[in-house]
Amino acid sequence: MTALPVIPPAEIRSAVPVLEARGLTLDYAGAAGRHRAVEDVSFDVAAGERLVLLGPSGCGKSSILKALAGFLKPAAGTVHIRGRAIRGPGPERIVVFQEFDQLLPWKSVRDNVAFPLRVARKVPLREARERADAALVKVGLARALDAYPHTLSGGMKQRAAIARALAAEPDVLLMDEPFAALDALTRRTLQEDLLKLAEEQGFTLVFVTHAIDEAVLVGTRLHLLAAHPGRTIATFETAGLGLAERGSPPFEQVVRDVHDLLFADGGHHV
Ligand SMILES: Nc1ncnc2c1ncn2[C@@H]1O[C@H](COP(=O)(O)OP(=O)(O)OP(=O)(O)O)[C@@H](O)[C@H]1O
Repeated sequence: MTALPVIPPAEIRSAVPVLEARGLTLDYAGAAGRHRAVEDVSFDVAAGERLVLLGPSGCGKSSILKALAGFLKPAAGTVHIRGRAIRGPGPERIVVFQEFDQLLPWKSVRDNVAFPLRVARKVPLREARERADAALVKVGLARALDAYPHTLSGGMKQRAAIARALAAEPDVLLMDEPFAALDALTRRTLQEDLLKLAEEQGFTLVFVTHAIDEAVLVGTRLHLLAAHPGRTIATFETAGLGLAERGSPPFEQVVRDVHDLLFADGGHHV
C-alpha cells in the first residue's frame, strides 16, 4: 500500500514565511567610504501576501528588493526564502523593474516571454509559446505577439516585461515601481490585472512604490520606510482594501494616515 504523504496542517505550513528579513542592513561602497542605505529592517511575507515597501526617494526600497532578489549581500542581518538563506538570484524569484529596456531586442515579444520558461523552467517550446500568448493577452498585448521590442511604446514594453514575469508563475514576484512610468489609464488597468492574477495564481508579492494610493490598493500589508538611512517607521494591514474598496472612506482614511506619517514633522521623514 502506498503511504499517504504527511501534509502538515495549514497553521504549521504557514508558520514558515516565504520571505523573512531580520535586521537587514545594506551598505554601498563609495569613493567617500561606506554608504548605509538600509538599517535594521525586519519583516515576514507569508504565502499569498502582498507586501508593499513604501517611502520617499532614497529610503532604500530598491535596495531591499535587490537583497531579496539576491543581487545585494547584507552588511548585517539576514534574508531567507522558505527558511533558506538567500545567497544569489534564483528562478523562484522574478523581478520586474521600472525601466523599459528589460526585453531582448532580437526576440519577438512572444519569444521574450517564452524564453525564460524554456530556459529556467524547461517548458517545451510549443507550451512556452502558448503560455506566453496567454500572459500577453492578459496584459493587453494580444496584437503585439509577433512584434519586436523596438517597435513598442514604453508602456507596451513594460506590459511585456510584466507578462514575462507572470507567465513564469514565480513563487515570489518582486516588483520595483513597475507601473511608475505608465500613463494613468494603463497603470490603473495593470493594477487591476495584477490583483486579479494574484488572486488566480496566488503568488507572493513584494512591491515597491512611492505612490500611497497604489500601495494601499496593491498591498495586503504596507511597510513604511524613512530615508537616510532607510529604516522602518510603521506597518499597516491593508488586506481588506482592494479594488472594490478603492475610493471608499476606509480606503481614503488609510491613505491620509500613511500620508500624515510620511510627512510628519513638516516632512521630516521625506
Ligand atoms: N549603486 C549604488 N551605489 C551607491 N549608493 C547607492 C546605490 N544605489 C542606491 N544607493 C543609495 O542608497 C540609498 C537608497 O537607495 P534606493 O535606490 O534603494 O532608494 P529608493 O527608496 O528605492 O529610492 P527611489 O524611490 O528614488 O528609487 C540612497 O541614499 C541611494 O543614493
